[in-house]
Amino acid sequence: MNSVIRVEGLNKSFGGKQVLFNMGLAVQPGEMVALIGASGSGKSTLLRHLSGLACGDKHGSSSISVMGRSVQSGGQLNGQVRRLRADIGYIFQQFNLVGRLSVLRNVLLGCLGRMPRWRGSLGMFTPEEKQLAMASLERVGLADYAHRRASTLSGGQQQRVAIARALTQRAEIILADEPIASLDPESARKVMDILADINEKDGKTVVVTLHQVDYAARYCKRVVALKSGHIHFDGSVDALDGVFLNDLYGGDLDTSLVLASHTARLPARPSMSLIAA
Ligand SMILES: Nc1ncnc2c1ncn2[C@@H]1O[C@H](COP(=O)(O)OP(=O)(O)OP(=O)(O)O)[C@@H](O)[C@H]1O
Repeated sequence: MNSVIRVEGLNKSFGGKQVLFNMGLAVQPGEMVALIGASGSGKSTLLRHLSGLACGDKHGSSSISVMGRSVQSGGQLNGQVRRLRADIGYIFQQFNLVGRLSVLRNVLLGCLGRMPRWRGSLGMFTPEEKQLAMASLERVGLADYAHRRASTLSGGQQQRVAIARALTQRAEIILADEPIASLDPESARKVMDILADINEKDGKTVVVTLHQVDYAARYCKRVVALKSGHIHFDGSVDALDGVFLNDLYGGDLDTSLVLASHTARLPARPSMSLIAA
């Protein structure tokens, strides 16, 4: 099967300090992959490279392609990378909404990559685009909030608006960088449920960086673990036992709590109809 994301030989340095080392990664269409690792291990940096928000070191024969199209090669961004980004939905830890705009307007911003610039700059959205935006809000359980100012929503609700924006974008791939890091457990579960639902029902490929190993274990079959800028492990979530995590996090993590919570603290995933505002 052709990989939907392929990374080969990626190195990245900041000011002479190398933070990614000869990375290679292949993600198949429809996978939901967790990127885990200690703080500073390189998760966000790797994710940013996948969507062309950052570019690898110039030396070497590195390459990144998404959906068969080059994002960067040999440390040079593809000139068409903006067009490619229309197929990649990016979810940020801090949501990246425009707080003074309505929820619906924020979701409609997802259409910008696929419409003529002049129409986008005038904010002229078609009835079909508005319909799609409303359907996306419905999907994340926030249709009733469409006309509220985005800044008045809770963090968890704002993150769900950001996911609705990615749905409106009709992104084939969702890259989520610590999407639940600043959320309470209840909101975090709702956000992860929605990402999993989009993965399962729509077949979208999801790559999500997570600090919380219990959520990685609960929601993703495949885990890629980074350690000091290297891919330390790439395989089944079943490998996440105490010994593995102690090795990965160097004792920074309370693994007994994490692994206990995997089964005990997280309730079964509810059906999407139960996800309420
Ligand atoms: N723009 C930058 N300039 C300089 N150094 C950077 C920059 N971005 C990241 N780094 C460094 O690269 C390394 C990897 O950072 P990165 O944010 O990718 O790690 P992470 O695993 O996502 O960490 P966290 O879980 O804390 O978000 C760190 O040492 C970080 O300080």
